[in-house]
Amino acid sequence: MSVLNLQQIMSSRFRTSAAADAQTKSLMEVLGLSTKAAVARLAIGRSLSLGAFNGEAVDAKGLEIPAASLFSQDDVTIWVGLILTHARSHGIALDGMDAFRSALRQHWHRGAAMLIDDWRSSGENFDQFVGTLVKRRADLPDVGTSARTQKPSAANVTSAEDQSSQLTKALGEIGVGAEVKGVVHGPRLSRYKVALRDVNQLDKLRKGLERLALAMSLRDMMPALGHGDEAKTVTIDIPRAPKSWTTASKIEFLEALGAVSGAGAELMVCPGMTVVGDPVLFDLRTAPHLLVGGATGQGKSVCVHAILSSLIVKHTPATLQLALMDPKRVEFSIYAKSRFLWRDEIAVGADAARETLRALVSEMDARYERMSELGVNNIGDLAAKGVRLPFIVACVDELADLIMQDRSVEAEIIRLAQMARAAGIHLILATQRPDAKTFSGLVRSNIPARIALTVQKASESQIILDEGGAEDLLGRGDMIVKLAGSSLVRAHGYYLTPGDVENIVAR
Ligand SMILES: Nc1ncnc2c1ncn2[C@@H]1O[C@H](COP(=O)(O)OP(=O)(O)OP(=O)(O)O)[C@@H](O)[C@H]1O
Repeated sequence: MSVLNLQQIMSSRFRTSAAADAQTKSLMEVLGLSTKAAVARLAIGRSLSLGAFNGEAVDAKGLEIPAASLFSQDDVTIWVGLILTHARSHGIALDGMDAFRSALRQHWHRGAAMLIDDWRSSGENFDQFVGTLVKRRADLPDVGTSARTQKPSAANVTSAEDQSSQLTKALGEIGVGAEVKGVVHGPRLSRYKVALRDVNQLDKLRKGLERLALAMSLRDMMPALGHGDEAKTVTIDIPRAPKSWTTASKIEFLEALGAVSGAGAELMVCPGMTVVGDPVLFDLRTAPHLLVGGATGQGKSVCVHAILSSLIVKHTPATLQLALMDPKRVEFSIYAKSRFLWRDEIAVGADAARETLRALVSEMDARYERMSELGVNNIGDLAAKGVRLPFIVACVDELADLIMQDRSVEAEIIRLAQMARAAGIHLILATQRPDAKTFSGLVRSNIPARIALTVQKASESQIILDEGGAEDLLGRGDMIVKLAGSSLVRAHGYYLTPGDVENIVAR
C-alpha cells in the first residue's frame, strides 16, 4: 500500500450515492439495525463477493459518513484488504484515496440494491432473508471468492490446446497475410485476435474460412470471424474439443444476476455467457416476447428454466406471476407448488393451455381498461398512480404441439404478442420443432426476440433466427441470441440442474 495508508483512510469521510442512501434507510427500518454504518458494512460485504462493477455511473449525493463510524480500528485492516483484493482481482486500479472512496461508494451502492432485492425475494420475511444472507456468506466477505483472478467461466486451456501456432500457419496456407496477436480462452471457444497486414486481407479471410477450418482440421466446427478492437484487427473464434470446455453453474448464474439491480433490472434474464465468458443479460420488458427453439436434447429446457429462474430470483409473488403451459405434460412439474404460479396451477395439456391463453387475453383487456380509466399507457405508470400489478410471464413449453392440436390458439398468441407488453404480460414460446407450418410468419413477426439452440437443418435455424447458423452450434446449451436491433450473440447456457431450479423456485 504505497499510495494509500490506513491512517489516511481512518481520518477520511466516505459518501454514498443518493439511491444507496435511501435504500440504507429502508434497510435500517426493516432489519431493525440501529446505525447506517451497520447496513453499509452488510452492503459492502454483499458486493465484495461479486465480480467487477458493471460500469453504471454512481453519484456521490448520499450520506457522508466518517471512516471511524464505518470501520473500527480493529477491523479496518480487514475491510481495506478485502476492497483492495477485490479491485486487484477485477482489474480496478485503486491508486489513491479518490479511487478508494469511489470503490467503496460503488460497493455500498451495489450491495444496498442487492440487499433490497434479497429482502423482496425472501417475501419480506426476516428469517428467510437472514437465511439467504448466511447461505450466500454475504455477511462474511470471503477472501477466497474475492481473490479469484480469472472469470469463473475461463477455461483452463493447456498449451497443447492453444491453437495460435496452427492458426498462424493456416492463415499463411490460405494466403492471408496476418499475425496472431493474442487469445482469450472462453468457456468453449478461443477468441484469437489477429492483425491483418492490410485491409484487403479481410475479403480473402472471409471467403477462406472453410479452407481455414480444413487447414486446422476443425472438421465440421466452423471458425467465426468478427471485428477486432483496433484498426486492421479481426477476431477469429475457434471451437475447442469438449474436454477443455467449462460449464458455468448456479453460482455464476446468481453472481451474474446479482450484479444487475434497480428498477431497470426487473425483468432481466440471463440465459448464458458470451464466447469470452461474460454474462448475456437482456430485459424481457424490451424484448418483449421470446421464441426459444432447438432440436430435442440440445438444452432448450435448461435454457427456459434459466430464464424463468432469472425472473424468480429478482421478484416476489406479489411482483411476478408465471403462467405456465405444458401441452406435452412433462416440463414444468418443478413449479407445481411455486408461489409464483399464476392462478396456482400449471396448464397441462392442450385444452388447459388454450383456456390459459384466453384467460391471459381477458387479463390483458382488464388491465387496459384500468389503464384507460386512470389515463395511463402502461403498468409502470399505473404503479405510479398506486395500482401495482404483477408482471405476468406466460411460457408455453411446446408451441408446435399446441398449435398442431388446436390451430385456434394462434389468434390468442398473436393478440397477446401485439398488445400485452404495455399490460406487463410477456410471452416465452419454446419449441423443438421449428417449422413454417407451425410458426406462421405472423407469429414470428410479433415475437422479435429469439434464442436458437442447436437445430438439425439450416431451414430450422431460418425459422427461429430468420437466418442460418444454429445448425453449426455445438449442442449442450450452445445458443445464438437475437434481440431486435442488435447483432446476433453466440452464447453458452448456464447449466442449472433440476435441484438448482427446485431451490430457486422454492423461494
Ligand atoms: N448449458 C448447458 N451446459 C452443459 N450441458 C447442458 C446444458 N444444457 C443442457 N445440457 C445437457 O443437455 C441435456 C439435455 O438438455 P435439455 O433437457 O435442456 O434438452 P432439451 O432440448 O430440452 O431436450 P427435450 O426437448 O428432449 O426435453 C442435459 O441433460 C445436459 O446434459
